[in-house]
Amino acid sequence: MALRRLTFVTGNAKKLEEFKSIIGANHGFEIVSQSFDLPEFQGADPDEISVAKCRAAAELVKGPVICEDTCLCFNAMGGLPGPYVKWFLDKLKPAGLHAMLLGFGGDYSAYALCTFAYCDGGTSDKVSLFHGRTEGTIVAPRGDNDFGWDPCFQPEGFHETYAEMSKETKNQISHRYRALVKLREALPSLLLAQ
Ligand SMILES: O=P(O)(O)OP(=O)(O)OP(=O)(O)OC[C@H]1O[C@@H](n2cnc3c(O)ncnc32)[C@H](O)[C@@H]1O
Ligand SMILES: [Mg+2]
Repeated sequence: MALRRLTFVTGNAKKLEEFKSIIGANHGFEIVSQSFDLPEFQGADPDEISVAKCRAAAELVKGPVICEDTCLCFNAMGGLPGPYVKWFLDKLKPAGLHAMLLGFGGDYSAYALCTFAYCDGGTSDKVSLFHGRTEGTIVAPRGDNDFGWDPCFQPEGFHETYAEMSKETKNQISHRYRALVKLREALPSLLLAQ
């Protein structure tokens, strides 16, 4: 019997790399990826952004699709930059993200939030969401600068930043891991419901 096909749409090669290594091989589906820069939707609510992003991905693929949106939220700033971290990172780099919190009374606590979204790409535009959240602290950058804000995020319970720890360790505790295990669990029923 042919495996059901599911397309992960992302323009971010590092996300894709982590996705592949977390989801592994024994999920029972044919998961392909499509590299495409989906629009960076705006809004106060990360869920609304994820729903809009997934509908855009489904429109593109016209079949079962998943996408993912990642926020980095500073508690002292009411959750900002949140879904807008991409642009802050682009201009300020990890050192600038850390410096942004200098005037906030010493509260460097933050959380990374990953939202996976699934849509069957058929007649229904229903989108299912799966969240993963990892608490941590924003620190002066340490470690390799090869994935986003990893050098300035130190997860709770660790002395290393995401960038300093091994990929294996990050992929066992990350926001992405926590969201993806929930999606992986739900996939059989989501795809059967088509
Ligand atoms: O095509 P998509 O999947 O949207 O990829 P993107 O790079 O645009 O990603 P987002 O819209 O979710 O923006 C999140 C920003 O946070 C960065 N990012 C995402 N996951 C990360 C992680 O695990 N560690 C460090 N940076 C991360 C990413 O590089 C972006 O700058
Ligand atoms: Mg994006």
